[in-house]
Amino acid sequence: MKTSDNLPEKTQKAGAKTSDIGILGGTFDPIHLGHINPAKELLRWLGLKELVLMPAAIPPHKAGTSASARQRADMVKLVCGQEKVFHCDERELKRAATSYTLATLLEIKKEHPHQRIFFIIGMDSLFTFTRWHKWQEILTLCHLVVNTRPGYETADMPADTRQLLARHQVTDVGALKQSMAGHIILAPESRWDISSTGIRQQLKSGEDCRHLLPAPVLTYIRQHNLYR
Ligand SMILES: Nc1ncnc2c1ncn2[C@@H]1O[C@H](COP(=O)(O)OP(=O)(O)OP(=O)(O)O)[C@@H](O)[C@H]1O
Ligand SMILES: O=C(O)c1ccc[n+]([C@@H]2O[C@H](COP(=O)([O-])O)[C@@H](O)[C@H]2O)c1
Repeated sequence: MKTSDNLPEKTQKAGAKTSDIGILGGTFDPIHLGHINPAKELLRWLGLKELVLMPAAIPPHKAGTSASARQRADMVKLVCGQEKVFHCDERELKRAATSYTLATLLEIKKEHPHQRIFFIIGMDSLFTFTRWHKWQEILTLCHLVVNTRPGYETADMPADTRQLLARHQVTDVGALKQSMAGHIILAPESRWDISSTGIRQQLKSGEDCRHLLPAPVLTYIRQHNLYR
């Protein structure tokens, strides 16, 4: 199913000129329903057939991870096994370096120069986006699609994020599709008050997390004694 660059076959074939690539990058420590459910809603909204989940090997803005890169990617792959619209791209695990989004997008753009890339992030990530490595260059390669996230309200947006939106925001998907990159769109409200941090804490204190995680991920966590 996969080819050497690990993007889904359907994306590559359909991709000749027009199909768009949707990517959700994350530390996924662990992947949870707050990643999966809004992502599925976005697929429909953006008119995508599938979405690439991109586990970060060494996430740029995190002090470290609890599970290993291999374990985090394994959990992502379990979700892809369950939900056929998702595909896991492990390219960041293969780079022995900090998982800068710019490096990843440059690789993908080289492989698929004619495909539009939607890079999906949560509102918390948007609030820090102007501190990402060469963020201006990232916006020459993709559009950013931003999911709402409880605790990160537009009213609390930092001033530099407001300025960023003033320059780059569009408000409908049609406008997004008129150019290859450079726009930011806020997705319709979809509130999932779930975080990996919260899940790690709840698992540590023995709480039930079945409503927060896909079942195969919870099984994997138990089998590998993670987050204890
Ligand atoms: N509940 C959520 N709703 C919307 N977006 C989310 C949600 N959880 C994570 N995201 C987004 O998914 C991407 C990957 O997130 P990440 O893997 O860091 O999960 P996290 O729950 O934020 O983890 P942690 O609590 O360890 O920081 C980020 O862009 C983040 O903003
Ligand atoms: O490139 C950067 O500087 C950068 C800084 C912070 C986050 N990112 C990417 O954003 C995605 C979500 O990051 P995180 O830390 O919330 O899991 C993931 O793909 C990261 O590699 C990228």
